[in-house]
Amino acid sequence: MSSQRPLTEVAVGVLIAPDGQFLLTTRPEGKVYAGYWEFPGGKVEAGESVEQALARELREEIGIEIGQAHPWKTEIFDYPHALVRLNFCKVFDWQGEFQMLEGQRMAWAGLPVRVQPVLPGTIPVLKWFAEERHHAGPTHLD
Ligand SMILES: Nc1nc2c([nH]c(=O)n2[C@H]2C[C@H](O)[C@@H](COP(=O)(O)OP(=O)(O)OP(=O)(O)O)O2)c(=O)[nH]1
Repeated sequence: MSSQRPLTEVAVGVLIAPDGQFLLTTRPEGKVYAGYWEFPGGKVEAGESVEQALARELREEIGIEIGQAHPWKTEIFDYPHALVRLNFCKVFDWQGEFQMLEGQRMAWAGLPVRVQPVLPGTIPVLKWFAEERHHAGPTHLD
């Protein structure tokens, strides 16, 4: 018998710099998958849109104010701890200095991503980047 699992909506920001590099941050201590590299973001709260949640999460976690969020793709991911729908948004403009307010690390990355380990739920994004950018070969190190 399968039990019904609630679907948690997550807003995820794919920040892209003018040179094409994208921002990865580590998951803070105390959260599941602590230390794994991911795209910054977090859970959508009741009454929020994905865009509103993304602006709030990036303000709270990395200290920036984002401009427009461009919805890109969604992906449902079934983790042992939760069933999540990742709502990936591309962001090209933001204001403020990056501050890792939860003690995370940050890295600007290209393909292949060299920081590790990468959170399983971020790997599809690297594949989409590889398609867009005609990148052949591995997208990240195992
Ligand atoms: N932020 C983010 N979360 C991701 C990515 N890929 C992925 O599978 N996830 C998953 C991990 C978590 O189960 C969920 C995000 O929840 P979270 O724990 O980061 O959210 P939050 O900041 O609101 O945390 P909390 O304080 O409510 O626990 O989505 C990603 O690239 N970025």
